[in-house]
Amino acid sequence: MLIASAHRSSAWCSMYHLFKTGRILLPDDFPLVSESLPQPEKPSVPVRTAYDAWLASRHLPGGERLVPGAHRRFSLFNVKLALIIVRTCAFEFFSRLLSLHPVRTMLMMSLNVIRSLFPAFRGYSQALIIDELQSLVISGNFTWTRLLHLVATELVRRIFESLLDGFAASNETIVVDSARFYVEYVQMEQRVRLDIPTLSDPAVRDLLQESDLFARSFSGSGFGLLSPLDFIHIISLVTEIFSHVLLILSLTGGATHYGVLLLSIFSATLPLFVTWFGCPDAHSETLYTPREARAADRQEKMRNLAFNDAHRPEIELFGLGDWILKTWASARKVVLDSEQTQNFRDSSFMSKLNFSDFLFALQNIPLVLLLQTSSASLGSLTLYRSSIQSVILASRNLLATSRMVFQGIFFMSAFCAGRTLKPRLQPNEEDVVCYQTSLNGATIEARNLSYTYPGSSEPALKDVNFTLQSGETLAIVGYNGSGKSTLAKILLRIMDHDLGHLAINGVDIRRYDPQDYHQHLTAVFQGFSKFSTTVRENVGVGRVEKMRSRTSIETAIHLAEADSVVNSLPYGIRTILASGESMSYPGSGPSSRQHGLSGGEWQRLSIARAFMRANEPQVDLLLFDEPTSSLDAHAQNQIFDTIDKISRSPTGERIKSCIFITHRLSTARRADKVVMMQNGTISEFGTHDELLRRDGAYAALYRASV
Ligand SMILES: Nc1ncnc2c1ncn2[C@@H]1O[C@H](COP(=O)(O)OP(=O)(O)OP(=O)(O)O)[C@@H](O)[C@H]1O
Repeated sequence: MLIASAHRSSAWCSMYHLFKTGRILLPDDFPLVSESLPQPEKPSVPVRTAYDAWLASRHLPGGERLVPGAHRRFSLFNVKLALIIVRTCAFEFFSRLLSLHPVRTMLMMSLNVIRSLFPAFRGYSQALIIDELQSLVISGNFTWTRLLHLVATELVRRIFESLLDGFAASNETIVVDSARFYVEYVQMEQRVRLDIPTLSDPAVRDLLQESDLFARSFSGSGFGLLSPLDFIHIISLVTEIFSHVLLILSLTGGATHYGVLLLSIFSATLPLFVTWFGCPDAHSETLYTPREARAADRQEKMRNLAFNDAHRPEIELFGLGDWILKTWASARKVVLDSEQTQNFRDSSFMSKLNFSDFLFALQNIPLVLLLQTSSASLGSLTLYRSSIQSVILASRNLLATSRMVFQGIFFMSAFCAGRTLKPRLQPNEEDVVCYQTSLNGATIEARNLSYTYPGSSEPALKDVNFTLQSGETLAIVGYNGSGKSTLAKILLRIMDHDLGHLAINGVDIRRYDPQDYHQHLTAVFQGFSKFSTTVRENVGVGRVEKMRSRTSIETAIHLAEADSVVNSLPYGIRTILASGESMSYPGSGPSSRQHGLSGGEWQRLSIARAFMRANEPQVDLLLFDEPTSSLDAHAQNQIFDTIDKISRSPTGERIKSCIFITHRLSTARRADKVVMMQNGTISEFGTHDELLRRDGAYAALYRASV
């Protein structure tokens, strides 16, 4: 989350503190544990963890934060943060990777180092051949056999090199693939483990986005980062440079021309200094300002609108074409302008200046000096020239790799920090209570429940009080936006109330492990998911263990009165459905094989999904948010009859509690109790008849609806 302006000065104090002391004082705006949810921000904390360092690296002057994926500047401040990350997470991460394939990984590293010596050997061997030839020709002893012998030796060396290269490449593929699987697995695990309150935190979203970038770098997806395994390439490049420098030393040292040596090293490293000092901003090309980032985001949204068929009807009906085009164009211009500015910066005078000719000439000076020595030979001169070129090339690569690795370190910190994120709804281990199924359905006791959505000024729920006894049915009714669905999500433990107390079966709901709690209830959401997959999977996700059981799927479909829908589909439960997002129009490609459904038909499948587990004995709460809003009156009555049947034992005794939210007040009559919600609070509570007699808001709504 962006720091509030009142907090900005403290953020800058923090950075200054780090410069002075090696520690940074930070706003603690990221509660990682559930009990620390909306806490007042602490003024400062030291940077200790990878997360702290990641957060600190995103600070911009003025209290803003870098957009996810933006490159960090190479500064003393960031170098210190990078060192903290290396200490707190890089070692652990790499030792985890090493443990996947210890022998192969060590082999990969060793082979990389050995292969980095090859260019020096190659140069040396070629120099030998040239010298040999030179001496043969000068002495007049030239024979083709001798030449063939030399060429054959070189050929054998090259065959050995390529065999080793082939083996190294296949070994590296195995190591990289295992590492990629591990990283992608952890990344998926992060996503499925975290709950809605955690995922809706903007800081967590940014963190996960950078963590994804890190994971993708293993697949070599081109966003300017090397794979973290390319860290190893730094060692290879250093070895390569070292081996060439040794060769140059051996060529120049014997000649006692230290001037030659110095000139050589100077001419080889000059390009690096030019790049480093001459173009200080060359590595900050993706440093978007928040305005540019917003434009990039808007540009993508408009592109999606234009390309997604699901929006086509409304785009046409409301004539959105021009608006989409204009908005896209203005956003695109901002993005292109920013790229242009960057390109201009990159092509500044210093970086444009072509030094290669100058350097080429410069390297001729030591060559001429070398020529004056007694040890000069054609081979040694060739070797000198190729070694100098190799040093320049490898040094450039080293610089580029180091910069990428530097960025990679910050993305790695996001990956490591993501692993330590604790889902906010998860209670501490010592507080966890195992859910005990109630024989006659769940009891609910809500006392002064309040909830405000992050970023909202008005609470969505205020002082909500009600009780539900075992086996009772409760109807929640009210005007749009009165807080019904919000209350449902809190009862389902999808969200956490801010204030008040909520007990299920006499135990504080916060003490249940959400995974355990969810085993004991079933629900239909108002905005239920429509998956672009088969009917079987659309229904089966209600109880994954029974997804392969045709009987279970068909029973649930039958209970939801959806048999006729499914029977009319070309492949029955194997028919692939088109959800809104992938909705296509006739002849629009491969998705035309998918089958569309009407709103009511989809709703029946969502009810079938809930019925997959409703019959299970451990389920003692059924919650339906507008389950029949798209159904005709006949189907609606049948569904409510089924719900009633499911919530009773074969002897007719109530064994499951049931809550349903409805705008159709004729169905509210079926409930034992009715809750009337207005402006986020319960304005009336009682039986249907009691509320009618009271002649208040419920009675007025009822009369209006029937
Ligand atoms: N994700 C959200 N972020 C911010 N505010 C929200 C969010 N979802 C809902 N609200 C607000 O919370 C209030 C209650 O919304 P809720 O969805 O609970 O109402 P509802 O009674 O279920 O409405 P409806 O009958 O239209 O389904 C509304 O004022 C709504 O604008």
